[in-house]
Amino acid sequence: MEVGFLGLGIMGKAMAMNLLRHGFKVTVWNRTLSKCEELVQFGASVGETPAAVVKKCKYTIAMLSDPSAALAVVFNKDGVLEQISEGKGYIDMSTVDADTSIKINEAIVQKGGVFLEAPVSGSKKPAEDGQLVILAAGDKTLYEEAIPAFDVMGKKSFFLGQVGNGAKMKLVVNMIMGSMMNAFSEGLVLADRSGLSQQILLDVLDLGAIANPMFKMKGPAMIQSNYSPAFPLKHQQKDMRLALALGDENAVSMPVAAAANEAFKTARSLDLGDLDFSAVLEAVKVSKNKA
Ligand SMILES: NC(=O)C1=CN([C@@H]2O[C@H](COP(=O)(O)OP(=O)(O)OC[C@H]3O[C@@H](n4cnc5c(N)ncnc54)[C@H](OP(=O)(O)O)[C@@H]3O)[C@@H](O)[C@H]2O)C=CC1
Ligand SMILES: O=CCCC(=O)O
Repeated sequence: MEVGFLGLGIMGKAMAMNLLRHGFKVTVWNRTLSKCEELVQFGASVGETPAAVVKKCKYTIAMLSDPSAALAVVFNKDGVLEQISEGKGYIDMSTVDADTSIKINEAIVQKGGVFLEAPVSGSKKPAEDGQLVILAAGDKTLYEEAIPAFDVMGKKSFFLGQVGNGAKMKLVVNMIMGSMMNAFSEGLVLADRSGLSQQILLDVLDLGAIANPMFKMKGPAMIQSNYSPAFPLKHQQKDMRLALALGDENAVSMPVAAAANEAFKTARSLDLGDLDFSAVLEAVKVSKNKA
């Protein structure tokens, strides 16, 4: 199966690499083209533009930072729209809002192509290990055709119906995750400031009802102030912002998520946006200094 892959950031690189490893023929493109070189060493071809990739491939996958990147790659000059046509499928796995997905879907369908949104749960390591959870919505036939690729990139795929539902599900999940990360950070600071061992707190949490892979995986690095990026904080803040907008649309009050978003914004203002989202701990530390 020949697929195009647009966007070789932390996630895209790992996902494209998995496809290559499992025998897919992959043509890659990245805005910063030099990032394609590593994939070429593993057998990928390079397309000079998104349009060139779509021209060559029946299916093209995208994994881009945010709504403006997702829209730019489709609508700008040399973008996806210039070459999408009947018989071609476009699968956007980026985390965006439903409106962005719907806009992309309408434009692709108007050109005769088919579209699937397929954001993912799971971070750098699950992407490397092919253990993502795929939240797809849109064209059901394209979903079925994409299953061999999804099976390589993920451990489970859901088909959620009409375009927008994948984006919404992803935002709900990440809203919960961002709120949890803030509560966890406050707990680490509270333990430390009250003279308790943060390591023992981690051990206690891991044995009880709120044990979870995120605390277990991120906690030890956080207490060492190590925030090597798996999920960049700027993307988590984008997801909180988009989830809060979804709450606005549906008149759902989310004071906990709103407070978490403020902490992520503070972290960005402290220049922590490119670090892992667990670096929100540093913003929580600063706020507890002020109090
Ligand atoms: N990291 C994670 O744990 C997870 C991330 N996600 C989501 O996946 C998506 C990608 O995340 P991740 O790989 O971590 O992000 P990165 O920041 O590592 O990569 C972002 C990618 O988007 C490209 N890009 C940014 N702006 C533009 C633009 N205007 N035009 C074209 N390309 C652009 C970048 O290109 P360039 O190299 O040139 O900058 C890069 O390829 C995001 O939507 C994120 O929310 C979902 C699940 C987990
Ligand atoms: O969008 C990022 C999700 C990160 C994760 O699920 O661990």
